[in-house]
Amino acid sequence: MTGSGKQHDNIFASPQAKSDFVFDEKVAAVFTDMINRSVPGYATILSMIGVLSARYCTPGSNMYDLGCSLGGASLAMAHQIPHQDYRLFAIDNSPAMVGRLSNTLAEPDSAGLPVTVLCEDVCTTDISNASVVVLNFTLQFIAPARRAALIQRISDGLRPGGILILSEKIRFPAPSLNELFIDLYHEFKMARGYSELEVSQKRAALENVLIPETINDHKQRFQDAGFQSCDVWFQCFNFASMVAVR
Ligand SMILES: Nc1ncnc2c1ncn2[C@@H]1O[C@H](C[S@+](CC[C@H]([NH3+])C(=O)[O-])CC(=O)[O-])[C@@H](O)[C@H]1O
Ligand SMILES: O=C(O)C(=O)Cc1ccccc1
Repeated sequence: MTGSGKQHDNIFASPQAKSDFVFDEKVAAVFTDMINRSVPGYATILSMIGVLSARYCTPGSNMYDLGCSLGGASLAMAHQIPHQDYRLFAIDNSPAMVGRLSNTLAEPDSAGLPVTVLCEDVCTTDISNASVVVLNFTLQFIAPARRAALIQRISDGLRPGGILILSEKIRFPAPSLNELFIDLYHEFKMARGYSELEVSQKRAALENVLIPETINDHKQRFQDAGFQSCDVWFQCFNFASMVAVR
């Protein structure tokens, strides 16, 4: 099973010194299990990214899955679009992730799909002639000071009428609601088999790495970057997914 990315996530199960969360070999090996048990609605979000892409993918256009990890969103898109007149760029800067995704795409189920995997920083990757851009839980890991420039590059690279799908862990403006939803989220993780130690050690590792913003922060940034309309299409506790149309 090594290399398949289907192993059980027990990365934070034993006591350890605090260090920042990174997308290394160890995380890539358990990532499918980790994200399914850590993001409320993850399977639904992937499936609906496929539905939205099938609606918005125009002939001859490019699509981008920025921060693709093991390609959950890319595969949902490629398997739900009824034609192959597009190119989907699946991009991540973790060699462990892109290596595994390349192996998956070489399997018979996926052979011949118009998907190109690139190991690049999403902040500098070329985006052009795009009908669909996906940031599925990736912007939250980009330094806040670099976020506006990335959203602007995406806006500039989209065709008129093209769509950006942005999923993020979010922060609530009211401190009491913010605490409530973080607490309910921790209950959600424990109901999926994580211990209190796993929850608290991962929380500490993510502290300076995953920086959530409010829905209004995202809406304001979309507007500043020239998107015509935007709104939330999915939310569960402190996890949300938005669409923004160019
Ligand atoms: N600057 C960067 N450039 C490229 N990749 C980056 C960068 N920063 C972080 N990443 C990559 O963004 C991904 C975030 S995970 C996305 C899940 C996926 N979208 C999914 O639909 O399963 C979300 C999560 O783990 O919560 C990781 O693979 C990082 O290597
Ligand atoms: O697990 C968490 O606390 C999260 O916020 C979600 C998550 C999922 C996968 C990698 C990093 C963060």
